[in-house]
Amino acid sequence: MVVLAKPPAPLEQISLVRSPEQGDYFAGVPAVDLAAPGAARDVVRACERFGFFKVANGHGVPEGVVGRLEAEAVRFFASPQAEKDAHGPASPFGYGNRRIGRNGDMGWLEYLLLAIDGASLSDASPAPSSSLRDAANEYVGAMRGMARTVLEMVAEGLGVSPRGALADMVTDAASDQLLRLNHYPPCPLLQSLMPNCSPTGFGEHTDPQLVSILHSNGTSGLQVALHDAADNAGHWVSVPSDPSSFLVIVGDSLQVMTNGRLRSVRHRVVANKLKSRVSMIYFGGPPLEQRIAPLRQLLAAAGGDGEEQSRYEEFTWGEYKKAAYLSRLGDNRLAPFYRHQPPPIAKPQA
Ligand SMILES: C=C1C[C@]23C[C@@]1(O)CC[C@H]2[C@@]12CC[C@H](O)[C@@](C)(C(=O)O1)[C@H]2[C@@H]3C(=O)O
Ligand SMILES: O=C(O)CCC(=O)C(=O)O
Ligand SMILES: [Fe+2]
Repeated sequence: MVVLAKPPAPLEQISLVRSPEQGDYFAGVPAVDLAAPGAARDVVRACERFGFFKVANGHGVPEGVVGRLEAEAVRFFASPQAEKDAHGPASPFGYGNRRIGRNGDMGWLEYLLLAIDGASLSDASPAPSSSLRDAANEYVGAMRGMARTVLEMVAEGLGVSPRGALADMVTDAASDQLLRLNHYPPCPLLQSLMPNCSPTGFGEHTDPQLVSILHSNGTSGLQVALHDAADNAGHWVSVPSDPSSFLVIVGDSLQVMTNGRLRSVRHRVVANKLKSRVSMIYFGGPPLEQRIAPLRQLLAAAGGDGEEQSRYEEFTWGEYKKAAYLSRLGDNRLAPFYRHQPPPIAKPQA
């Protein structure tokens, strides 16, 4: 048997993980039909229990919108390396290859990170072609609409009014949104050398924003850490790919705004050694000056006679984002903001 002391050169800085097996696939991915009665309750339940859910129906995304952007992404990633490099390095916007962020994280992927201004791409991150820009603008319009619907349902399901209390933050003219196109190339070399190992495509992390909406082609690779039952807390499972649906992921900011009722979920991508994975993710964040703190109505409703205490120190989205961009991908970015909970005041003896 050949024992490799070191992974082959192109993979040198990429950590390898065990290749997903049939038994790792999670059959219990919660699915919500956004147009069905009771959808608001289902959205909240899924976000409380899992921190993510799948939307196959009722999303209102017009036919062709996904396919047009995905075809543009595939075309861009298939273009010569020098042409792609001309749109990089990602700092943070633009074309990136293996380097994720500025702090040494590496993954087996290439990507385009694009800033959004209102309902279309921002001039701060010009798209590589006008056809990609047009397809991305159409896609962003649809994702922004879905993010709004989901956040309205979160408010409704939690009994918060107005319905737009959270949704307005992503559709505000100053909201801080991003579009990310990821390409995880195959890695046949590793398949022949280390059949049980796969390259980490995107290391484990939580998304810092309010909500992320992910679409991927038919190549699986996304894994999530379940935080459901005690016996599988932190247990990584693979999410089966389904190109006819979207995955909604709870971000750190939504966790804080709901005082921890909805929980952001750690996720990562294991690259497939034989097939390309292409994913497109919309990140819905609030305006930079938005205060990120639990919604008052939630604290009042949960507190019985008094008011429930916030579990977090207050911060603005701008402050959190700045701290996030100084952190490593896998860091627990909320940890520095956890508030020390004073012990409950003992009731006087009768
Ligand atoms: C290592 C990093 C990449 C990231 C910025 C960070 O310093 C930590 C958070 C990372 C993340 C994860 C979710 C999104 O993909 C992303 C765009 C974001 O907002 O936070 C990335 C950042 C990035 O790739 O620049
Ligand atoms: O590409 C994927 O499927 C997920 C990537 C991701 O989690 C991210 O870009 O934040
Ligand atoms: Fe993510």
